[in-house]
Amino acid sequence: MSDISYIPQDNEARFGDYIALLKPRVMSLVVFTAFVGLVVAPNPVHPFVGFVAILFIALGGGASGALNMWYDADIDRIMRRTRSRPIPAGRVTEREALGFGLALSGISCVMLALATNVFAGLFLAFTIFFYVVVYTMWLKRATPQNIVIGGAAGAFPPMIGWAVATGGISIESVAMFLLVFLWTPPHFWSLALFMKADYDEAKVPMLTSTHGRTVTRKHILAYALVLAPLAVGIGFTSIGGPLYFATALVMNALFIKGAIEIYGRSEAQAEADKYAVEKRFFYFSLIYLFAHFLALLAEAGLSYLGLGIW
Ligand code: HEM
Ligand SMILES: CC(C)=CCC/C(C)=C/CC/C(C)=C/COP(=O)(O)OP(=O)(O)O
Repeated sequence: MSDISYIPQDNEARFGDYIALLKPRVMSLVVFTAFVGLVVAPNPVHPFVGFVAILFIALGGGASGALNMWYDADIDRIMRRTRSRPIPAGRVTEREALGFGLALSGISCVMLALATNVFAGLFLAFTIFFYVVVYTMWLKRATPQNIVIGGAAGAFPPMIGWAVATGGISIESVAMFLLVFLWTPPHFWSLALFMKADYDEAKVPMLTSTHGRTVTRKHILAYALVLAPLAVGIGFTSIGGPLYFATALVMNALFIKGAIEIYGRSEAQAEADKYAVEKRFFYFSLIYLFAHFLALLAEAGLSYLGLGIW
């Protein structure tokens, strides 16, 4: 008989450690963008099929997080931000994380293919491959363009959602991809501005470490300026509408304002307020992306009710 009063030791894996391997907070936004991609597509899927599809996309996304943590365990051990993750903290072994990530990847891709269509299953497999092999194993340690190219992995989920519903790709799904793709560099580099020391110590060639903070600030502004017309322009596609357009206008005005502020700051100013402006911009980047996809969802809801205007 098992002893129900058994208390795990500090270095033993608990259920929560396996959840942590799935990077649940980051994946929540990934899954939300996939959900919106699925809902705004022209061919509505049965709600149960939609639910199952999102479940397996979430599982696949989480699996890629576990494989990322398996491969990056050496870096995670060095960086302050990641030191207490299950592997560096010694609560899950690298082998366990690898097995867990591979098993969940296989299950999620096969089940998505069976529950929806083969293209969507293959697309999920390709996205996991891109994040784990192309970004994590190759680009992350090789070039300061790591997150620009690797960011494609995080931008594919809305296309996977669209593929679940339609079995294919369209201008609209590519537009949603580009929205996340161009958003990723300002999102990540703003974090890298105040986490620079971590990446320096781990010898990861993030732009802040290879080219310094001033160059990184310029890059954030450049991407914000390129992102804005694309983000606003989506308002005129079949998935857009006035509500989305207004949201995009406000959000992009604020995003560019924040990027200009970041661009104009000297290191002395940033040190003085402990990178408060950069931190605020990073958190705002999350609201920015969420707001765009929420507005797309609202437009789909209005169209469904016959209230769509454009
Ligand atoms: C290559 C692309 C990306 C890189 C390098 C990156 C990097 C990061 C890093 C290092 C963090 C801090 C995470 C932590 O402390 O646990 C973070 C936070 C976050 N990222 Fe990204 N990110 C990328 C793409 C994305 C995408 C595509 C999404 C969603 C669509 C996303 C959503 C989030 C969210 C929601 C958080 C906040 C998590 C929290 O509350 O701590 N990221 N990102
Ligand atoms: C559906 C599916 C497979 C989705 C994949 C989604 C994906 C690629 C998200 C990227 C987000 C992310 C946490 C990047 C972190 O970079 P990092 O790994 O360098 O960050 P870290 O230092 O926190 O580990």
